[in-house]
Amino acid sequence: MKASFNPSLYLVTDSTMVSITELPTIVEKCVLGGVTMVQLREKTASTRAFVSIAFQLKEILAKYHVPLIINDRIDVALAIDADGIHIGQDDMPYHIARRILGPDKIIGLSVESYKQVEEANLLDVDYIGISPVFNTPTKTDTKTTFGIEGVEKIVAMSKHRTVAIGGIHLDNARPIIKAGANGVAVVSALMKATDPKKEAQKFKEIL
Ligand SMILES: Cc1ncc(COP(=O)(O)OP(=O)(O)O)c(N)n1
Ligand SMILES: Cc1ncsc1CCOP(=O)(O)O
Ligand SMILES: [Mg+2]
Repeated sequence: MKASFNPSLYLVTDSTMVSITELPTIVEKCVLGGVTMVQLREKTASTRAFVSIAFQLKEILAKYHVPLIINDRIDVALAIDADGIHIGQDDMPYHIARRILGPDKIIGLSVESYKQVEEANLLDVDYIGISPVFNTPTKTDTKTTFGIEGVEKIVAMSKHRTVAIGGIHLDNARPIIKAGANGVAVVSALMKATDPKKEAQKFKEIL
């Protein structure tokens, strides 16, 4: 059976912002502060390093019943029996990903246009990632930013749960939730925080 998930405060990791050996500790601190879901996003790690860190995070997150989602790499998700994957428009096509992973895994799909929101409505994805809400130096190969109005429009159009991502910090998270998104996904706001647990707690207060 598919694990239930709460995407309200979704940590997306980036081990280029911290040393990879620190990553498990930082992720655990974020979870203790209230992070409800974690995506392991490794764009440059070797497969060996990716699998190794994924196993470590899986062990930690299992203690807190927080789902672990793998970015892009279905092979890594299968290797460690992760809770699911997040794919974008240039990644493995959704239907193939679902066929490989089966009905019980969580699959998140990025949407970068309103047309893609309509297309996602025809798929049984588990959530869509509204990508990006704001400009961000963390990911520069994005298309147009949706802004708060875009989030509102997508929430109204989408039959799926929605998670907003891109340039989200403590000072701009609240309007995103007010616009109806089911969660905010953050990279740098938590990965670069001097006290990740406290920062996650502050997000929880806002959300
Ligand atoms: C929650 C969430 N939303 C969107 C993305 C972006 O995915 P994608 O477009 O495939 O880009 P990369 O992350 O692979 O660079 C995401 N990762 N998570
Ligand atoms: C992975 C991703 N997808 C769209 S924007 C983004 C990066 C978000 O990073 P940050 O939270 O640091 O702006
Ligand atoms: Mg991707």
